[in-house]
Amino acid sequence: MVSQVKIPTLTDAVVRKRGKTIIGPVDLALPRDGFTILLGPNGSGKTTLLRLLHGVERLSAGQLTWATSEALARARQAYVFQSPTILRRTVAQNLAYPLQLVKTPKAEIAAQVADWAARIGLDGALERYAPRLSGGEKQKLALARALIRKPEVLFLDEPSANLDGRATREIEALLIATHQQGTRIVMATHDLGQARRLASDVLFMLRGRIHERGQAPEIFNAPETPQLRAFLDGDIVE
Ligand SMILES: Nc1ncnc2c1ncn2[C@@H]1O[C@H](COP(=O)(O)OP(=O)(O)OP(=O)(O)O)[C@@H](O)[C@H]1O
Repeated sequence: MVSQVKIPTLTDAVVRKRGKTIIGPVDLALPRDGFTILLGPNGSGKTTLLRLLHGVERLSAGQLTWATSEALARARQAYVFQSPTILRRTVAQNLAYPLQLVKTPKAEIAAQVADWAARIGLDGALERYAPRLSGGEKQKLALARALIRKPEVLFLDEPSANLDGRATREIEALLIATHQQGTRIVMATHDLGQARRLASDVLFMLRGRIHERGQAPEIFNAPETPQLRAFLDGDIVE
């Protein structure tokens, strides 16, 4: 059986907070595969849309429909925040934790921890106290922790904001490999260069709505709306 997409479909979806419309109305049915980039100015609703698709944001109106049970779908999703969530434990304990939650056998946990630590260049740092790592190391650790249970869908909110070039490159390499191995990725970024390097398709958000969407080459080479053209030119768009 072909596995179903573990992302809900949005129909006329609206999110309001304190009387203000933050999202919508939005209709969105993302295809099963791809590396979708959410682009848009600050406050355009990227984080809120990611949270909706992850099933952790309440709709004020409209519908959110899961192709499979929500519980099953959410168990196969992972979410990486802009500021990495790190446990006050060692690097090894951080990596082991998601596997312990699903009662993975100890030998398997040890093998996975060693493998993932090596992939993020922290194999020499397994016993270090994770909160003392550098910003780039923490973000890589947060990403590895999200990936260690092999999610079918990965949501990322600005995963390399505030990181230097080297850490950004390492994170992008990990994301490309993850996508090539079959994980569906949806990621918000401000960084146009990063969007060009990674996107298979783009949703351009403006004032809580999807203003323009398309495959990456068309979006970057032939944007249709003046707002997206201005955004790609580096102008301020509101
Ligand atoms: N709980 C809340 N109450 C009121 N307004 C909110 C709340 N959460 C978000 N907003 C507002 O909703 C708008 C969209 O926020 P959101 O974080 O989704 O945008 P974003 O595109 O991810 O922005 P950024 O790139 O700055 O993170 C912003 O104007 C924000 O101030």
